[in-house]
Amino acid sequence: MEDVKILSQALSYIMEFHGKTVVIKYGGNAMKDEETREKVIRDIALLKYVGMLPVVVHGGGPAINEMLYKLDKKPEFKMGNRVTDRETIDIVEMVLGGKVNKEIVSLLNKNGTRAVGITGKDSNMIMAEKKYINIDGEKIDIGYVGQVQKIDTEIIENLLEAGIIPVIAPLGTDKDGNTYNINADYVAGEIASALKAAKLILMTDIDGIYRDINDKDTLIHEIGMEEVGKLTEDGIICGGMIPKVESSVSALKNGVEKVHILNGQKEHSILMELFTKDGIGTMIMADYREY
Ligand SMILES: Nc1ncnc2c1ncn2[C@@H]1O[C@H](COP(=O)(O)OP(=O)(O)O)[C@@H](O)[C@H]1O
Ligand SMILES: CC(=O)N[C@@H](CCC(=O)OP(=O)(O)O)C(=O)O
Repeated sequence: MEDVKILSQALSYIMEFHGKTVVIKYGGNAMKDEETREKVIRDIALLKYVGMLPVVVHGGGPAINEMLYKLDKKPEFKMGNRVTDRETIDIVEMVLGGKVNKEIVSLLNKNGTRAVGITGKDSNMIMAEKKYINIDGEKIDIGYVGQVQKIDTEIIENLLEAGIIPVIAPLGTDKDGNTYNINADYVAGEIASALKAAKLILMTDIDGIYRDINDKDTLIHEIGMEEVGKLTEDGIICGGMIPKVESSVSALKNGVEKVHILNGQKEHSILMELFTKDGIGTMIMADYREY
């Protein structure tokens, strides 16, 4: 009886999300294990089968690091952004636009969907400008790191209309044809906003947002964006979670209905989050009120 209830609930969610756009950011830490990677991709293919419109934006920080080490270069970060010199931007482009992007495309295609891999440079989809880092009031130049100026959604919409899953590497360009390395969390948020997506899903290697990261019982299941801001001010949300909540809040302000932060290493986390009543990660909403 319980099984029938769960199934009927899942079906009602499937009907509710039919035809809706879901932007999924698949982070490099979440995709490290090959076996789980296959399962995540199968779940994304399943979303497509049940009539949703998935758009994948991927990271690949660990894969870039691995390649840098192979080439005797040491990865360096400032405020969570990779210091990206001339040589590094070429490596970033090869690893993200080549290796990682095409691996995801192959896996999706192997699972019966049609996926096309592009970077933000294709069709000038992501126009970017140089991003400076502010440390103690000082403006620091960290090379070819960008921030999104404008997203042109035409190419994504054309792919979606043709029944294809767009797989996007977080690279941008400017009017002079420079290449910029952009944090994938921000790219996913901006693309979700520009598409007015129903959902933005950020997949990482932690279950969601914790009130106390050392106490697994403090996972937040639902939260409003105002409280997320407070938790960041209080230092409870820090490090790599900051770009995620910043891009979440910006997406919600721009009309995205809900954001989900999930552990991509947990089996069927996307399906569990979207198609069960309680979910398993953290859901952020624009207008959450605690009753
Ligand atoms: N309140 C919090 N709840 C959960 N994780 C947090 C929190 N504050 C900081 N973090 C950190 O954010 C990390 C996720 O960001 P990051 O490692 O950059 O993810 P990814 O590489 O998958 O994009 C977690 O592993 C954790 O160390
Ligand atoms: C500017 C900057 O830091 N860009 C990131 C882009 C990849 C990314 O965001 O990957 P994850 O989601 O796996 O961390 C980088 O070079 O690592």
